[in-house]
Amino acid sequence: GLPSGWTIKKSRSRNRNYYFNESTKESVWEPPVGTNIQKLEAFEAQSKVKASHLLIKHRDSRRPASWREDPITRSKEDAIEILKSHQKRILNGEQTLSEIASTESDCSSAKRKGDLGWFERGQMQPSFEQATFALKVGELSDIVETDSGVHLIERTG
Ligand SMILES: N=C(N)NCCC[C@H](NC(=O)[C@@H]1CCC/C1=C\[C@H](COP(=O)(O)O)NC(=O)[C@@H](N)Cc1ccccc1)C(N)=O
Repeated sequence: GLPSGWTIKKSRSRNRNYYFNESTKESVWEPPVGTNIQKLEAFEAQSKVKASHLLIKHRDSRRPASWREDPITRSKEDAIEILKSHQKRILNGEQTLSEIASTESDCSSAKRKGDLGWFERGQMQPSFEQATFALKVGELSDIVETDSGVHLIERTG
């Protein structure tokens, strides 16, 4: 929704977007004159997601240790079986992902009930990113494998 020649850039320092004009090399905090605000807001809304996850690591994980166990020696097959048992309880409404993640997740986000906060494309491992961006808000993923281990992901925003 930006006028031609303008692009959106991510300011690391202020953790917000700014607008950059490729030809004049000018950068501004507010959308330039002529911006279609509705389109810009729609674009920005689909650029980031909020999610919680439950991570079960195994001996082949890139870092086979966590706040709850060090070292982690279970096999990948066992990690998948453990995650399947959690998945069943979440799907039949017995427990929520957050409740289980708090005590069972091998990620430091366990301390935040599995909450990872908001993130954009390019931050998480590809399979994790792909799975999360494919979910609707409130949906639970199937089992997702990354170099960290095996995950269940719930998109929350
Ligand atoms: N918010 C961010 N940008 N933080 C950096 C994410 C780095 C990213 N991480 C992953 O893709 C996986 C999926 C989700 C968690 C995760 C891995 C690991 C656990 O696995 P391990 O690295 O021991 O192999 N947990 C983390 O990173 C935690 N900081 C996530 C977190 C914890 C508390 C609050 C916010 C985020 C990657 N590119 O490796």
